[in-house]
Formats: sequence, C-alpha cells, structure tokens
Amino acid sequence: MPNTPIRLGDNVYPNLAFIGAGNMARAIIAGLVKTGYPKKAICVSAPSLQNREFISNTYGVLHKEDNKRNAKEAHAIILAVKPQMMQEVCLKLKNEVNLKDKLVITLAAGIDTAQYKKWLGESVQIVRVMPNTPALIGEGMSGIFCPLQTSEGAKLFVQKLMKSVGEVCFLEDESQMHAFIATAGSSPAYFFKFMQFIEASAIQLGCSKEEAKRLVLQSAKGAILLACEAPELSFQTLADQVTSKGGTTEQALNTFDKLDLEMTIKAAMSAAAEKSKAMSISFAEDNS
Ligand SMILES: NC(=O)C1=CN([C@@H]2O[C@H](COP(=O)(O)OP(=O)(O)OC[C@H]3O[C@@H](n4cnc5c(N)ncnc54)[C@H](OP(=O)(O)O)[C@@H]3O)[C@@H](O)[C@H]2O)C=CC1
Ligand SMILES: O=C(O)[C@@H]1CCC=N1
Repeated sequence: MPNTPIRLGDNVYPNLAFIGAGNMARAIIAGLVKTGYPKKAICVSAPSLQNREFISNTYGVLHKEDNKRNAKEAHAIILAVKPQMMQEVCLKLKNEVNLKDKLVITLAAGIDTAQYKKWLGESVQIVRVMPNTPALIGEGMSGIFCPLQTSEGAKLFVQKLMKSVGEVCFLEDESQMHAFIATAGSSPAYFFKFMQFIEASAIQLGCSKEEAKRLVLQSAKGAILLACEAPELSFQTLADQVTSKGGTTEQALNTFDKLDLEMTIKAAMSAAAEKSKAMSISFAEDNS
C-alpha cells in the first residue's frame, strides 16, 4: 500500500518512485526538489548503490535497492531505465506490484504505450513523457502523450509534474513522438556539440581554453535569451541582424552554406527520428 500523499498547504504531493538513477531521473528529481516537491515523497531505485546514493545525498530524496519496494509505496512510478532494460523491469513490476490505482510514467525513447500494456497489463494507466536534461535547472521541454483512456486527473498530474521542471507540450498522436525526440529530447546534445566545436576552433585561432569557454557560453546564452525575448523575430532575422554586408559573419555563414550545414542538421534529425521509429517497430515485433 502506498503511504498517504504528503500535503503542503493546498497542494497534495503523490509519492513518486523513480526506477533508474541515471541522467534523466537525476535531472527531473533535481528540478522537482528545486521547485519544492517534498524530498520525502521521492524515492529512487537502481542496482548501483553509488548512483542511488549520489542522487539521494545530492537532493535529499530516499533511495532503495529494490524496484518492488520502491514501486509498492508510490502513487506514480516513473520508468527511467534505458529502453533495452524496460521489458525486464516491467515484467518484474507486473509480477511483484499491484499496479491498480498507480500511474506509470515512462521516459523511454522508442517504446510505444501499447507495448507497455503488453508488459504491464491492459488495464495499466500509462503516460509517455519525453523530457530533456535541462529539466535539471527547470528549463526542460517535455512532450506528453496520454493514451485515450487516461483520466483527466492523471493528465493534470503529469502536466503539473513536468511543468515544474520546464515547458510541456501535449502530443495528440503518439507518432508525433518521433519528431519530438529529434527536436527536443535529443537536441540539447546538438547545441552542446555546436558549442564544443566553436570552443575548439576558438582555441585554434589563439584563445586560451578558459577564455574560449567563457566566450562561447556567454555568446550562446546571449543569443538564446535574445531569441527568447523576441519570439516575433524569425531565427533568420536574428541572424541577419548580426551579418554586415561584406563583413566577417557573412564569410562564416557562406562557409556553412558551402559545406551544407543545413543538410547535415536535417540528416542528423532524420536519423534521430528514424531511430525512434525503428525502435518502436522492433520492440513491437520482439514481443508480438
Ligand atoms: N538522457 C536524456 O537526455 C534522455 C533520456 N530519456 C530516456 O530516459 C531513460 C533513461 O535514460 P538515462 O537517464 O539517460 O540513462 P542512464 O543510463 O543514465 O540511466 C539508466 C538508469 O537505469 C538504471 N537501471 C538499469 N537496470 C535497472 C533495473 N533493473 N532496475 C532499476 N534501474 C535500473 C541504471 O542503474 P545503475 O545506476 O545501477 O547503472 C541507471 O541508473 C531512457 O529510456 C531514455 O530513452 C528521455 C529523454 C532524454
Ligand atoms: O538518446 C536517447 O535515446 C535519449 C532520448 C532522447 C535523449 N536521449
């Protein structure tokens, strides 16, 4: 039986069981704790004591070795293991925990909600969330897909939960998840790689390592804040504002065009979306 949810003022905080103590669990837990989710209402389980203790010590939440013990006491179970581990984790949960009255939220890429019903039982209440790591600092972007039967209460709960670590977007159709993963789930990595390459080039051009990082970070932060403050301006207009005719930026952007940066990015995003589709198909086939 789950413990009674913690109440603080008018707010009720269901107990959350995070299954998995990796990057994504950590990012969401950090974001939740920062926004005041009660630490004692959050528990994490994973095989590695070191990883569990790291999250527990850093954010003050509970930890358990055993998924079963964690899930039993929770109102909502958050599946934060790699897709390849998901079947094993789900089948064990189904056998060991009464999932009736519990909400299951999965963060995994490439596994459709229909698949979870095969693993966890047709009646399981499952919601799919695709977050990203900036949730760690409350700046995440999460896509939420709720199958038809999802209760309004569950939808609102997931919306509130993920809003506390960033922005949310409801997906009407699960097939939209492939584009969402390519555009938001994976994209922080694209921006980090872009910054990494600018930093390395700056060093080659004569900047010190520290200077290069500082210049990249502040310029990227400035550019992003500027774009956020002027949503009416297209990205093209913002780029035009930097580009003087016959000047330095023009030379850099011409080089992007010559080497077809746009095509490279399109190809990379298609690869991410295609991988998501292929994973969904392969999980469905493996278990048909
Ligand atoms: N990283 C990201 O940016 C995003 C990830 N996701 C999704 O989130 C999920 C987790 O990804 P991420 O956090 O990056 O992965 P990590 O590899 O960082 O973490 C996976 C965690 O799962 C734990 N684990 C493995 N087996 C079990 C088990 N049997 N029971 C409980 N826990 C187990 C691992 O344990 P241990 O600590 O012992 O190794 C580890 O803590 C994936 O499905 C991914 O698709 C979604 C959006 C973005
Ligand atoms: O790389 C992945 O598969 C996961 C999903 C989106 C970000 N990380």
